[in-house]
This record gives sequence, structure tokens and C-alpha cells, in this order.
Amino acid sequence: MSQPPNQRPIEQGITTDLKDRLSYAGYLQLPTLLSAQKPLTNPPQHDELLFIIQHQTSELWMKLVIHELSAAIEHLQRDDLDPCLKIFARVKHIQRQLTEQWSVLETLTPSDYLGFRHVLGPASGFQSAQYRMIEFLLGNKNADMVRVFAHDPDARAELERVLHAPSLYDEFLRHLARRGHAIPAECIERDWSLPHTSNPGLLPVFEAIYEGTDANWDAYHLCEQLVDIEVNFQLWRFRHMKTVERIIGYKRGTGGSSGVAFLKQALELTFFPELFEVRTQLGAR
Ligand code: HEM
Ligand SMILES: N[C@@H](CC(=O)c1ccccc1NC=O)C(=O)O
Repeated sequence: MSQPPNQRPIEQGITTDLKDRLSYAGYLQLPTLLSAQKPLTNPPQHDELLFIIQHQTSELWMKLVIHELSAAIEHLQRDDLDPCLKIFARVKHIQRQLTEQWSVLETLTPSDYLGFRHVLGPASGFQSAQYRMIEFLLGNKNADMVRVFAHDPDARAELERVLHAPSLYDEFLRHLARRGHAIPAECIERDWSLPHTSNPGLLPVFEAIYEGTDANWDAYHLCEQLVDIEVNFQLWRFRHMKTVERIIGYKRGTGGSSGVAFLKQALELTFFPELFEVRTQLGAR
């Protein structure tokens, strides 16, 4: 059979009979995935699908970040650093993906959004259990956040579990202590449901690591990966805040907050305060 120009022939070996066999759509559960976009506007507003898909893809990447960070915590508990470095490299790429994705949603104008904002009711990203889980895993603990999930026992139980467990940073500090670094006792055993607050006793530890990089290469490398992850997280928050500002201005949020002002406050939070503070100390003496 002659092939029309500018068309690729299917090769002989290509499987075309997939009856009763594992197919692409079957493996990936595509009927489930692709039937989960249910715009509520009637008549349908063109841009509501963008809004739904932007959130769903974000939630999928967040699922992977949780999977990766949970594994990193387990590796740290076993003092196994090499897999952590691999995981952090992956997490950083996912974070970049998530941050870059704001540019797609930024094509939504205030007028487009007002066409369907009313259907959202009190729903808000503030109620994202996976986002809260990532914040808890990284150490931004806040028991009050769990109240939002009273209606969802599974999400609530998972968040409670992570709230009361050591965060990635807590486990890193415990690892450093096992390696002989003089980590203050209150960082090794404490009420893990509280956020880590800057501890001046950690500064000499990180000063020593950053001043003796050859002798502390693993720890030094890990510190820098954590800094990258915090910076990336802040970039996501910043892009969210600026996207919100250009789409709804200074309106209150559907979740009931003040909106942009509330989102700006999160930019003051820090997961790993001493890793930033140590930079001021370096070279001072
Ligand atoms: C038109 C687009 C968006 C607008 C206008 C918007 C607006 C807001 C506002 C006003 C808040 C504060 C809580 C409230 O009162 O509702 C918030 C929180 C939040 N949004 Fe969005 N958002 C948008 C898109 C997204 C997307 C695509 C995501 C991705 C999952 C997202 C995730 C979140 C999260 C995680 C929070 C909680 C942040 C925190 O606790 O600091 N938002 N959003
Ligand atoms: N908080 C947004 C609504 C919103 O963005 C939203 C609504 C339902 C599901 C996810 C959302 N995304 C992030 O907050 C607003 O105030 O317009």
C-alpha cells in the first residue's frame, strides 16, 4: 500500500489488538481520570475547565511530592543520605513545574473568572489537604489547620499523623546529632506538633558545616538542597499571591480570608530558619 506523503506508516510489529490486554488507558485509569472534570456552570463557561485542570494537575504533582518527601524522611531516619539527594533533585523539578504552571492560569482575566467564581461557594485552596500535608512534612506545623478537615475523617487522620511526627528538618537535625554534631537537646525530642522556631544553638553547627565543607560534604550538600526547596516553595507562594492579585484584586477569598493580605503573610514563614541565618554569620570572624 502506498503511503500518502507526510504521513508515518505504522510498523508491522505495532500492537493494534488490545482486546482483553493491558492498554494505555487501562493502565492509567484514564476513563476515571478524564471523567473527573465536572464544570458546574450552566450554561458552561469556557474557562472553568482551565481552572479545574490547573488544580487537578497541581494536586497530582502534590501527591508525588508527598510520596517523595515521606520517603526522604524514612531515608534520613536510617542515615541514608544518597537517596535523599536524588529525591530532592526530583522534588525541585516538580516544584519548578508547579511554579511555572501559574503562567497558564494567568491567562484567566478577572472578567473570565467572574463568569464562574460564584459556583465555587465556600470552596478554596485553603482546604487542600495535600498542600497542608506538604507544609507539615516540611515543618510548617499548625494544629489549627486541621480543623478545616473535620468534614473529611481520612484527610484529618493523615494530617494529624504527620502533625505529630518529626518533619524533614527535625529528622535532618536528628541525623546530624547521630553524626556527632552538637544539636541542642530540645531539637531532638520535643512536641513535634509545634513549628520549629529559630534556635541560636544550631548556628554554630551550621557555621561549622559551611566553614568545613570538605569534612562535612554530605551535610553541606543536604543543607543546600533544603535551602533550594524552601526558596522554591516561596516562589510558588509568591506566584500564587500575584496571580490572585491580578485576578481578584483585594477581594476577600471564597474561603473567608482577607485574600491577598492573608497570602502575603505566608511569605514571612520559614521552614529552615537557621540555614538562612547562617549565611549572615559566615566570614564575619
Ligand atoms: C483564580 C485562581 C485562584 C484564586 C483567585 C485563588 C485565591 C485564593 C485565596 C483568596 C486564598 C486564601 C484563602 C481564601 O480565603 O480563599 C487561597 C488560598 C490557597 N490557594 Fe488559591 N487561588 C487560585 C488558584 C489556586 C490554585 C490553582 C491552587 C493550586 C492548588 C491554589 C491553592 C491554594 C492554596 C494551597 C491555598 C492556601 C494557602 C495558604 O494557606 O497560605 N489556588 N487562594
Ligand atoms: N479562593 C478563591 C477560589 C479558589 O481559588 C478555589 C475555589 C475552589 C477550589 C480551589 C480554589 N483554588 C484556590 O484557592 C477565590 O477567592 O476566588
